Amino acid sequence: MATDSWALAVDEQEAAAETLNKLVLKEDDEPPKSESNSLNGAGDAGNTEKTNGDSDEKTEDDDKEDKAAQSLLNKLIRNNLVNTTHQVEVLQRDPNSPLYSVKSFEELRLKPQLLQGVYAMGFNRPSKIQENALPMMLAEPPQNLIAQSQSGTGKTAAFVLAMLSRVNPANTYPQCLCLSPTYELALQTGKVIEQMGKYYPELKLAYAVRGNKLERGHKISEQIVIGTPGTVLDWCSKLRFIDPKKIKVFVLDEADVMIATQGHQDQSIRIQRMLPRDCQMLLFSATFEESVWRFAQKVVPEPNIIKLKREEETLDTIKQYYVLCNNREEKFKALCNIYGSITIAQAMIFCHTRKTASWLAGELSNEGHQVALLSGEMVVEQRAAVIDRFREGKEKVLVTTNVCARGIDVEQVSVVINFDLPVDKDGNPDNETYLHRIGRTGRFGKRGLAINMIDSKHSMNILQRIQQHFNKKIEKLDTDDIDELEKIAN
Ligand SMILES: Nc1ncnc2c1ncn2[C@@H]1O[C@H](COP(=O)(O)OP(=O)(O)OP(=O)(O)O)[C@@H](O)[C@H]1O
Repeated sequence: MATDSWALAVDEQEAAAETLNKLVLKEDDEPPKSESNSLNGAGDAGNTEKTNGDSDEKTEDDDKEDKAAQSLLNKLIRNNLVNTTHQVEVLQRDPNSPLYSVKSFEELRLKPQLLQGVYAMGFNRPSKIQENALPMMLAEPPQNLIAQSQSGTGKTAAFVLAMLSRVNPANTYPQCLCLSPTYELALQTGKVIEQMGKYYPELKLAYAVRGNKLERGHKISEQIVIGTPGTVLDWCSKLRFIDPKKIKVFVLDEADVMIATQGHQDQSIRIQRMLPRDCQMLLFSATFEESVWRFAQKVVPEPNIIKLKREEETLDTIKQYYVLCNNREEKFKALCNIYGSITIAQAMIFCHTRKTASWLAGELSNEGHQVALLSGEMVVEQRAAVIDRFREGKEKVLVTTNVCARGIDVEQVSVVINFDLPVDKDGNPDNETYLHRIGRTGRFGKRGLAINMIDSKHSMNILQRIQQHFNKKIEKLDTDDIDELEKIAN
């Protein structure tokens, strides 16, 4: 497979990782000034953020959850399938055809070159979504599919295998079309296609992304095209680089991220309408809110449906406490007392604004802690590099804002501190974020500790509402009482 275009993306990532040292606070470093960092997020959907002077008010864009950036971040920090348990729900279009499930890649009857590609990637067995979706995607006649499964469960590998199984390398025109929400995500998926298709030397991949300018009248000979909706639409219509009538497989990846970007929904639908009736339509998404569902049904006629549900997260193995303080200096003192009394393998500390996070990281660093700071103004590659270092244990404390709370699996984290409680944009408790934040300490049944810092009547009220929501007592902790601190450590 052609690899030139991908090599460029790898270089970009490595260059980004090199800037890491500026962003990880060592004992002698000054905390970075958030004003001096620029944010480019993830291409099309990148954020633009303003600083907010000396005030600690949250700006509108501060911590804005950028779905595309979060998805890219998850991909960059993930080095293997996330280990979670899933229940599967399959709705088949034809109830009479029993869904056969496969337990090995051999049972999928993949072409030998693909099997070689799969094993070369280090996959031994199909994941749940692969086991369920692949037999449907590879069935004859081809069937349409809408599939939902959490981030990192193997969706990309599943549809890449489907595309590679259907393509005929002897025909030198586009046969598979894959839409990604951003340039960077398209490159990530392209990388998987390159790796899996490694044993098909005659197979070629084209990137329909901004900046890839082709001469008018050019006809694309690559069999697979991956790109963003705007450019793909131009290539199929105005520029006629692709003949949409010859497309056999149409994949719409990350549908939830796609619809979060203005215009992508309409462009995707316009592309879909140009495809032949018998083209196989596949749509994947990590989440399935109503809006995603409506979009999926517009794009995929007569679909089979697969949904995977993660088992409920619980707070059962996590001890939760709160500490009463009057201001952020007192919160910091309480934090130092906690650190002085109990041994903490690794901790994550969540702040409401990046300004507080930056201040706190600086203070902790002055106290001699090895601190990593993660916040929304960093480019995604920089965030991934910071998380990687933390996972490797190079820093023991990670100070972060909400933007990075999801999708990070760090097994060694034994304590989570909510320096500020999570609230939504209206100032109400954000229970879901609370669960995500502190849920990471009690993974796989291990015991964890969560400490909430309270500095006002308002935050006490938020805490009480969180307590009611989960119906779980959050106990008071006096951080000046060393005996009490030692007790919780045991
Ligand atoms: N069968 C498998 N065995 C082992 N590892 C796998 C398998 N399938 C995928 N992986 C690996 O697991 C990770 C996640 O897979 P993948 O990117 O396909 O998930 P995804 O569901 O598409 O994620 P996202 O929602 O972020 O797009 C990747 O590093 C991939 O190489």
